[in-house]
Amino acid sequence: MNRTAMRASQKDFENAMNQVKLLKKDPGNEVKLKLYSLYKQATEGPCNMPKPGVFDLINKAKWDAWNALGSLPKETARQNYVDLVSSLSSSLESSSQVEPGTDRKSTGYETLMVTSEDGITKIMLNRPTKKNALNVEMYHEIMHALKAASKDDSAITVLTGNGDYYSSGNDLTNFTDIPPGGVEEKAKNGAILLREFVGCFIDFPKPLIAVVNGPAVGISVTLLGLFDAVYASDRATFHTPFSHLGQSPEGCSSYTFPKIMSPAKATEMLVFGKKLTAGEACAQGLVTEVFPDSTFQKEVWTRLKAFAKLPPNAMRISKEIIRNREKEKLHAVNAEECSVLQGRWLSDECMNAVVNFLSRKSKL
Ligand SMILES: CCCCCCCCCCC/C=C/C(=O)SCCNC(=O)CCNC(=O)[C@H](O)C(C)(C)COP(=O)(O)OP(=O)(O)OC[C@H]1O[C@@H](n2cnc3c(N)ncnc32)[C@H](O)[C@@H]1OP(=O)(O)O
Repeated sequence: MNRTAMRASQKDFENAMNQVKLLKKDPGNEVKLKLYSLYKQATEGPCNMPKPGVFDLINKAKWDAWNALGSLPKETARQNYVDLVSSLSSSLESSSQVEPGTDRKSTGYETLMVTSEDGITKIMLNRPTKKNALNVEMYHEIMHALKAASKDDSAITVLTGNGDYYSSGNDLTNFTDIPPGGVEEKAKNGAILLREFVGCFIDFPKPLIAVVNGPAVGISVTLLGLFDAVYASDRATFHTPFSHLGQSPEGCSSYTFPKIMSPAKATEMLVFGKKLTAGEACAQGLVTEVFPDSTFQKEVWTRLKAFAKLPPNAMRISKEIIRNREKEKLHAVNAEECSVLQGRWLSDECMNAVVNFLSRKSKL
């Protein structure tokens, strides 16, 4: 259908806005700026904001994109927005047709390396230059990889990191690209994504092992309470600087950590951001066993290969009996944590902490 000959209705426009939220793949900053500028032009007309300062990089880029549309009529901007979303949806659909559903191979991932051999599916976080920080694409890809692993013929699944870090937690640049609906919409979508993401770990049916190759921060630590075993290099450290970031615990840690390590020890980590060595985390029960870094990979993979030879159905059923009676509770905790975090993301405490990190004023 040739849409340029048509006029997009308000309904088309609203549908397109909803479609944008459902895009599975990040369309990239250039396209997002285009979408932003067309949305603003379609709803408010020509750019009416004061020009941001040169150091306000994100708002300046948005202002430039909107201002560049000059006096483009609102109706044309609305039509262009609808056309852009439509082309975006079809190009992303056709790329997913190349590698459909759960058959996606390792090479289909941007942020992960996924391999399956010796009865083990290995999901390796693969943004080593960013310390394996989890950007929005990585959240989606991990969910995809977990769903595929739950159905493949491997006996166990392993999560690990590439490079010197296991993971530095949530990528703090996730906070920077604000959608047309503003920070409230961003926080709402973040909470939906987080709930679905953590839900995949709660529901994962096979033995899930963390091979913690180096320091772990934030959500990469909290999730460990949902793993079936956690093996760590003695180089690894564990910390959750939620209060420093004006945030609150997630990954069901507000429930699992007090049970695993006592309420007071959980408070030291989750409220005061105390960093644990691998040995300390093992003594607290968060880590199953610690290995010297020099022999870590060899020892752990030898052990995992032996585990993976055990009868898979027996392992799955035993996991079920250990974990299932907690599942409902964990989903409820997850929902509550996400709703509290949604509020925290809108707080000055959180926004200031993120700005400080991004402007290189602080590390955690
Ligand atoms: C409303 C928005 C919702 C969005 C979606 C929400 C999804 C759910 C969110 C769940 C909540 C999760 C919470 C957490 O995980 S809290 C923990 C967050 N992590 C941190 O605070 C760590 C921040 N990083 C650091 O403090 C240091 O980088 C670190 C100590 C980890 C390493 O220091 P080092 O000096 O060794 O290395 P660099 O700092 O030079 O790092 C190298 C490059 O990597 C970038 N980097 C590292 N970690 C992060 C990160 N977490 N986010 C973004 N970028 C990160 C760092 O900037 C360097 O980049 P450049 O080379 O480009 O400078």
